[in-house]
Amino acid sequence: MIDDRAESTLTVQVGDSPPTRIQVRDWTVEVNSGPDKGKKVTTQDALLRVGSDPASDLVLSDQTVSRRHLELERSSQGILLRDLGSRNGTFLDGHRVIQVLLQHGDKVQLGKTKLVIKQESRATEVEVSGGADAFGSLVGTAEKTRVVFAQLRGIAREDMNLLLEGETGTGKELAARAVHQHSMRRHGPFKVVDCNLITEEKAERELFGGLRADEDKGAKGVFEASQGGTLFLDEVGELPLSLQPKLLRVLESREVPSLTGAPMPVDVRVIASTHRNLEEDVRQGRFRADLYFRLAVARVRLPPLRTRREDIPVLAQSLLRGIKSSFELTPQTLALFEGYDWPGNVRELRNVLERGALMQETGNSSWLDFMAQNQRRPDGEQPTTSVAALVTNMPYHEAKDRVVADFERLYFAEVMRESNFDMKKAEQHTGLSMQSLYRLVKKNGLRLKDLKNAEGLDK
Ligand SMILES: Nc1ncnc2c1ncn2[C@@H]1O[C@H](COP(=O)(O)OP(=O)(O)OP(=O)(O)O)[C@@H](O)[C@H]1O
Repeated sequence: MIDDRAESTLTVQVGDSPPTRIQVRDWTVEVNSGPDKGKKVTTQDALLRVGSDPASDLVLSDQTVSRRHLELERSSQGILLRDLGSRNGTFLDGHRVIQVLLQHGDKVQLGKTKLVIKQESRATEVEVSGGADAFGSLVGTAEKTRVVFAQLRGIAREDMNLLLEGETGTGKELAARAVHQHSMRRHGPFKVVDCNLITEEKAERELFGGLRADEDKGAKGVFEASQGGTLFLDEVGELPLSLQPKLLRVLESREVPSLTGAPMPVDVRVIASTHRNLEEDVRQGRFRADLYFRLAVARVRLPPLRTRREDIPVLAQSLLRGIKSSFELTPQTLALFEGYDWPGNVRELRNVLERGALMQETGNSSWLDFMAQNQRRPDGEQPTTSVAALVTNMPYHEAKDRVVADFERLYFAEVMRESNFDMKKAEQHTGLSMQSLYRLVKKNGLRLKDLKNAEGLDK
C-alpha cells in the first residue's frame, strides 16, 4: 500500500547543539479508594504502568483491574493516560477514556480502584545535550533519552553499583557496556552473567568461584574474572532466592572463596538489569530487600520506545549503518514506524530493519507484511505471530481487546498516511462512515490538525 521508494533520505547529526538544563519533576500516583487504598508511587521516571501484573510499577490487588490496565506517561504538556485495552475500562469524570491528558489532582477510576495523580513541586535539574545525543553505542534525540544519557554519564564516573530497569530490548545491556566504557574501569574486563541460566550447582562454580571440581581448577569464577572491571548481572530478578544471600555476602565483603577456601578480595563494580518491578518482588518476598538496596545504589529506567518516538529516525539510521545495508528510509516509512507501538522496543526495530533490508534485496517491499511477520521470539528460533507473542499470557477478553487495539492503530496510521490525511479519500478506502472514521482516527492518536476535508461531522 505504501510506496517505499526513497523521496528523500534522512540524516541526523549527533551532538550538534549546546547543552541545556532541564527540570525533572517528581510525580505521584496514589490509590484514593479501593482494596489498595493508601498505596502510592512517587517517581521521576517518564512512564508508570498500573495493573495487577506484578511487573507493573503500581501493582493493584483489585480483581476488577486488568493485568496491564493502563500506563501514565509524563510529557511536556502533563501526564498522558493510556488505557492498555483493559477489560473493565478506565474512567475520568464518569466517561470511559482510551487516551487522555490529565490535570494535577485528576481522579481516575479503574475497577473498584480510584487513583489520584499529582505533580510534586520537588524538581531536579539535569544538564542534557541539545539536539541528538549518544552514549556509548546508544543513540537518541528525545528529551527523555537525553536525560537518561546524562544520568548514566554521571553514574559512570562514580564507582557505585547500578540497577538498570526497562522492558525487553530497551538497551539495558548496551547501557551497561557504555557505563563501563565511560568509567575508570574501562581498561578492565566487562563480563556478563545471564541470571536466567544460573542454577544452584552452577552458581558455586561459575559465579562465586571456590569449591571447584578438579577439572575446573584452572577456571575462574566470574567475579574473579571481572577483577578490576565490571560485572553485568542480566535479569537479576531471576536469580533463585536461595542464591541471593550468597550474592549479597560477596557484594558486602567484596571477597570470594579462593581455591584454598581462604577469602580472596575482588574489586568489581556490579551493574544489574531487570525487566521486572523488583521493588514489588521485594514486597512480595520474591527478592531480598538487603540485596535490592546493595544493587540499586543508583537506579536508571530505560523508557520504552513507544514513549520516545522522536528517537525512531535517529535509531533507525544508526541501526541501518550497523546492518551495513544500503536500504533507504523514506519519510513514509518513518511515519509508519512512528505510528507503531514496538512491544519489543529497539531490538524489534532492528529486526524490522534487518528484515526490510532482506526483503528489499528480494524485491518484496510491503512494510505491513513484514511488520506483521516481524514478531519472533527473542532467541530468534521459533517463529511466532505478533498476536501470540503479545497476548498468550492474558485472559481471552483482554488479549482480544489488545490485539484489536494494535491492529486499529497500525491500520489507521497506514491508511491516513497513504491518503495524506484526506478524510474523503480515507472514507472511500475504508468503507466506513465519516463519523466512524473520525472517531477511530481520533481514538488511535492521529493528529487532528493534520486531517483534511472532514465535512459532515457531528462533532
Ligand atoms: N539507544 C539505542 N541506540 C542504539 N541501539 C540500541 C539502543 N537501544 C537498544 N539498541 C539495540 O537494541 C538491541 C537490544 O538492546 P539490549 O540487548 O541492550 O536490550 P536489553 O534491554 O538488555 O534487552 P533484554 O532485556 O531483552 O536483554 C541492541 O542490540 C541494539 O541493537
